[in-house]
Amino acid sequence: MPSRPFSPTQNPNPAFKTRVLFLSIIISASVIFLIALLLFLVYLYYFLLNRAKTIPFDANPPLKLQKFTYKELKSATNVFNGANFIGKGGSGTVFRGILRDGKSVAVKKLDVELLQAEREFQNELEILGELRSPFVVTLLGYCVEKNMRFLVYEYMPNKSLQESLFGEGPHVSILNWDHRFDIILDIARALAFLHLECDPPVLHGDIKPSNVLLGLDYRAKVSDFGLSRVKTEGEFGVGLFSQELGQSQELSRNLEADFASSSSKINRVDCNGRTTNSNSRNYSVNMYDPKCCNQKGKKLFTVDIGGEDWNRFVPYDDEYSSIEHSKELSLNALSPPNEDPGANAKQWGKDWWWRQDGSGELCSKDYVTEWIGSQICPPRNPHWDEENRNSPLKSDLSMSSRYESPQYAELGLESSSKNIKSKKIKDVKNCNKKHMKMQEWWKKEHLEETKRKDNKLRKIEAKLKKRGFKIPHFDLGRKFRIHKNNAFVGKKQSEFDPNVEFSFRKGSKKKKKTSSAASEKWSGDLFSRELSSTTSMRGTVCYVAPEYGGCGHLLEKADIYSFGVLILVVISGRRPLHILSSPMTLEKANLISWCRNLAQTGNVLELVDEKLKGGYNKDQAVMCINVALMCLQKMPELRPDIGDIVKIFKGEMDLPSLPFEFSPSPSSKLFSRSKRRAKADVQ
Ligand SMILES: Nc1ncnc2c1ncn2[C@@H]1O[C@H](COP(=O)(O)OP(=O)(O)OP(=O)(O)O)[C@@H](O)[C@H]1O
Repeated sequence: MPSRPFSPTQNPNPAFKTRVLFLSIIISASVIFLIALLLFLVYLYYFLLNRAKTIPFDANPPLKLQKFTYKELKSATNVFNGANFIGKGGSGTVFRGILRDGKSVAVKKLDVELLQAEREFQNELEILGELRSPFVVTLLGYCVEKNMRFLVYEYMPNKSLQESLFGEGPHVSILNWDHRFDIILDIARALAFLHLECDPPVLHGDIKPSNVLLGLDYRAKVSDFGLSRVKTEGEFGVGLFSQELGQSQELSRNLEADFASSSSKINRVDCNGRTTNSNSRNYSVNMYDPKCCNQKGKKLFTVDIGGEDWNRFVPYDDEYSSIEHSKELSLNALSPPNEDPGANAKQWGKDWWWRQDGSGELCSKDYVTEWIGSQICPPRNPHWDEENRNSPLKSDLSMSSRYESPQYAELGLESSSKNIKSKKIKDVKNCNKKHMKMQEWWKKEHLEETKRKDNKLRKIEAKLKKRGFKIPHFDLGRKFRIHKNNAFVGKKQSEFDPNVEFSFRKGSKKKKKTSSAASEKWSGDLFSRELSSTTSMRGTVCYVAPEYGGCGHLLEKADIYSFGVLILVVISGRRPLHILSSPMTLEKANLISWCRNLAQTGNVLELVDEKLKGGYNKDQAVMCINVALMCLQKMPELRPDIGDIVKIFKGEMDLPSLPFEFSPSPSSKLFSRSKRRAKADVQ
């Protein structure tokens, strides 16, 4: 039988129909399932993203803190009105607010896009939230809503020490001496509270004027715990370089060999203070023997020049001595004749900018400090050189000149001055090249962040402008921009335009014809301001301790170093780095170097703020500067403990004798002794 052709009107096989239906159901179900899964994953992603930021605080907020709602803070600050704007920091904007109970507060709105802000938020809650002291600003509460983060502090009517010292305008009154001394004492007490009274101790990590807030009576409180950390159990107060006993002993042996070869003598001092080798010629350095002394021992340096000993008993807070540093100190202090003075000159020339580790690895800090160092490269300034030649011990910015002084000449060091001169010429050539390289590195590294911050700042500025407000100048100094230093780079001294003043932020700009003290103060301000607020690395450039900044481990002695810088800033009313176009004042560019030089010439009071002249307590000023010098010692172990500092300030303890390198007497003694000896030899 012939088969019938298929007709479209005919009903298909019911089994086929079922199969099609089944297939379409499966397909649509899978599509729906996939879409749902996708949506779920997107939701989960955002949920986890938000939860990661909020959970630590929501789950376990510090007990003393109040949790505010966004609504509450909005009404307290009048919807973050420009009229309530106080200032802008690296991680957020601060507004004044009045709570419903009438209490004045400072509300910090954190810039959530910044990782730094997130860290600051966590740290402030976890660390500052638990602290209560009259010398530490009180964190009252916080607010976490959606992606927003707010911190609520007690309101400090006189804002920060930074603004009191460097702010402009009629509202800024000059801090008198009593205020300044009390502020220094309050900060010391705050650090004593953090280091000694807190258990476990709290290390601040960013002591600087903008993190010191002033109350109505100008009493100071330390704020900003964004970079702080709690010391963990079992940590010693030991410097990075002095952790390995074996290494120390090895270095000790090397040092012994160094000195032996330079007709110097090393005397070992045991834990009872006995010297095991007393044979001395021209130089002898007593080294602490780490093997036999327990913690909290004393390190004894005996400097024996020409048969007379200067003993230095230094508070020592760790079992192991830092031989590396001992070496540095000893060599710098004594400079045996066969040592390479060029290397020494470099180290001292850079002063506190020196590279602290011997690893050969450069960290970000090295680049920045190196770059900053290059800005005050001494060979570019003939006046500076001239000054140094006349007064060899005046500056450690150019250590080479020390070797040209008569006393060093008599010690047989003059031969090395030729090397230094040729090195200087090389340095001048390399300086511009290096400067450019570092600029490029910095630009690349920070371009993105700078752009973002720039846009934000512009928006805020525009907003405030609309409402008729202007952001105070200091707030614009957040960004660290590198501009070509037209005033210095690639120009001879003769090519300098005296009317051009240098600003690291804006490049050079025409200076007003009148050159007043104020205009002198102004030059370099922007750069210093930017430095003092640049916390993208750990700590703030200029305030950060050398062993900590960039790659180090935060310990108490890093806070002590920053405190030392801060003391000098408070007393001098100058920023730590104060670049001036005038060649005669370059000596004062680096506050710490300048202070060390003044100490060597016995003239530390020259540092005191001119605005205070005639109206300050000389004894207190000398004491503060000497304490600062002790805090600024390169070896962390040699810096005093905060407990001792407070006692010294309160007059309960005598100031220990200044380290050898800051004391004016040894150099003059050295000079006169060697001169006498030379005369005797001639006779
Ligand atoms: N509790 C407060 N009371 C009054 N003013 C405050 C208070 N906290 C901060 N300020 C003001 O707000 C400004 C910005 O503070 P913030 O802590 O955000 O930044 P900073 O410490 O200046 O800089 P950075 O965070 O980059 O170190 C300060 O300079 C200060 O004038």
